[in-house]
Order: sequence, then structure tokens, then C-alpha cells
Amino acid sequence: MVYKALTIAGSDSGGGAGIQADLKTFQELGVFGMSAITAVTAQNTLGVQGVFPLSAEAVAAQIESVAADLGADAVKTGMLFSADIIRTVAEQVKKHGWERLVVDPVMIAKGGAPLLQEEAVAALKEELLPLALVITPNIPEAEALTGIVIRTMDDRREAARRLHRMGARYVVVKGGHDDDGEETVDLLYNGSEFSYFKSKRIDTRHTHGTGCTFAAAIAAELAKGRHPVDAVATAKAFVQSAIAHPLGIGQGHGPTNHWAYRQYGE
Ligand SMILES: Nc1ncnc2c1ncn2[C@@H]1O[C@H](COP(=O)(O)OP(=O)(O)O)[C@@H](O)[C@H]1O
Ligand SMILES: Cc1ncc(COP(=O)(O)OP(=O)(O)O)c(N)n1
Repeated sequence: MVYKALTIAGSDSGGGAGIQADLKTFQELGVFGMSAITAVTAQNTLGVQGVFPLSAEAVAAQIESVAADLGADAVKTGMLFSADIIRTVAEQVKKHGWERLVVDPVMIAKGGAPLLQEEAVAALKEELLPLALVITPNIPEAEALTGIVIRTMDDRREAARRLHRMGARYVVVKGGHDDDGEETVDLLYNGSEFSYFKSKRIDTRHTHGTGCTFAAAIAAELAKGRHPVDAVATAKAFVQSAIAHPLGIGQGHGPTNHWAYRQYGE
């Protein structure tokens, strides 16, 4: 059995985030990866030097090509850039009946470059989020989507409840941006209870693409038919290993090591 996952996201020329991170992650987890590119970014470990969006028509055509022939066992979205692209992606997800959808609501790159137009946030909330099986905001993204200022774990839980009310069935509010303490804690809410995925916080600046990698690993595991909670557990272990065994390339925020989980395990 060949499991297939489709990523709908932006290209990162530096290879650490976006489509490139997603495809590497799919491959490492034994899933055949396919892509629909939403935007080309000129990007490296120092930052984003340019953003060149594709038309919504070009995005739809790529998705149609994949759906018409290969099909997808799970779909992941990343950088979607505009409201037009978001609406198109939502239409395509509904048209093809894709249930195992992971929405990583990418908004701003670590260096501060905007990867989603401000006016597209409403479309993300109204059109795409209700279709998501799993949504994976980091803390600033959860704040932008809910309007809650997140300082404590209680704030995070409240943001997760609101995101669940907006329609996402499993909400992961990631903890990478909460640099208090020795651990990073990703919180998962399924509409009735919370679970916590904890790991040792690694003191490093080489975390470029961690969010993409994490969400792609969830999508890969869902493609294999895993339960969302088990998919999140594997994704957390995968990203932890990728951060713990850095490649040491680039002059800025370096990429994570996508083959670490296979080579060294957790
Ligand atoms: N320094 C770190 N040590 C260990 N895990 C981390 C670290 N930074 C981020 N992570 C993990 O990487 C994933 C992405 O986290 P986060 O940084 O919150 O998202 P994003 O990359 O979207 O900003 C989460 O699973 C988080 O727990
Ligand atoms: C093309 C592209 N897509 C997404 C991101 C953001 O990736 P993320 O995993 O959140 O990592 P950082 O940018 O925060 O390092 C991106 N940079 N480029």
C-alpha cells in the first residue's frame, strides 16, 4: 500500500520550510509526497528576500491534476498568501471530499516577513478552518485567529476552545514561542479534553521550518490512517529529533534535520 499526502503551500528556496520541508517529512515518514505551490519565496536562513504568489487558477490547476489521477490520503496546507487562494483551496478540499486536512495557518516567517495578507485572515477563519481535521497554530497565530492575548496556559486553552468552536476538530496550539521553562509543550484540544505533548526545550537558533515540519508529519501519519492524537505524538517526536540533530548550515536560523528521526530516532 502506498500512502499519499498532498501539501498546498509556498516554496522556500532555502529548503528548510514550506513545500520543501513538507515533502522531505512525508518521504522520511514513508509517505509519497505531492505538491500544489501557492507562492514562490526567495528565502534562506537569513530571511525572506522576495514573495511571488501564483494565481488562484494556477493553484487550482495543480490540485485538480493531483486529484484527477493520484488522489490524496491526507492534505496539508501551509503558506496560502491571499484570500483568493484560500477560497480556491477550500473549494477544492470540499470538491474532492478530503477529510484528513491539516491546516497550518502560516502568517509570518520567523524573521518577520508576512506570508499571509492581513485581509486573508477572515477567509482563513471562515472558509478553511471549518474544514480542518487538525489545525496547528503557533502562539502568535492563535492570538491573531482568536483575538486572545496568550500569556498563560489558561489563555492557550481558551484560544483552543475558540478555534474548536470555529470548526477545527483537533486544535494544537504549539508552544515553541513560549520560552519559559525547560520544556516545550504543545497543547491538543479535541472538543472535550486537553492533552499535552512535552519535550525538552533545545537551546538553538536553528529552528527554521519547525512549524511546517510538525504539521507535515501530522499529515503523513493521518495519510497512513493513524488517529489524530497518535499523529501529533509522532510529529512531536519527529520535530524534536530534527531540532536536536542540527545540520549547522546557513548563516542565520538554520533548517532542521529532516532525516534525524530515521537516523537517530527520538
Ligand atoms: N527550541 C525548541 N526545542 C524543542 N522543540 C521546539 C523548539 N522550538 C519549537 N519546537 C517545537 O517545534 C514545533 C513548532 O513549534 P513553534 O515554534 O511553536 O511553531 P512555528 O515554527 O510555526 O512558529 C512544536 O512542536 C514545538 O514544540
Ligand atoms: C514558504 C514558507 N512557508 C512557511 C514558512 C514558515 O515556516 P515555519 O515552519 O513557521 O518556520 P519559520 O519561518 O517560522 O522558521 C516559511 N518560512 N516559508
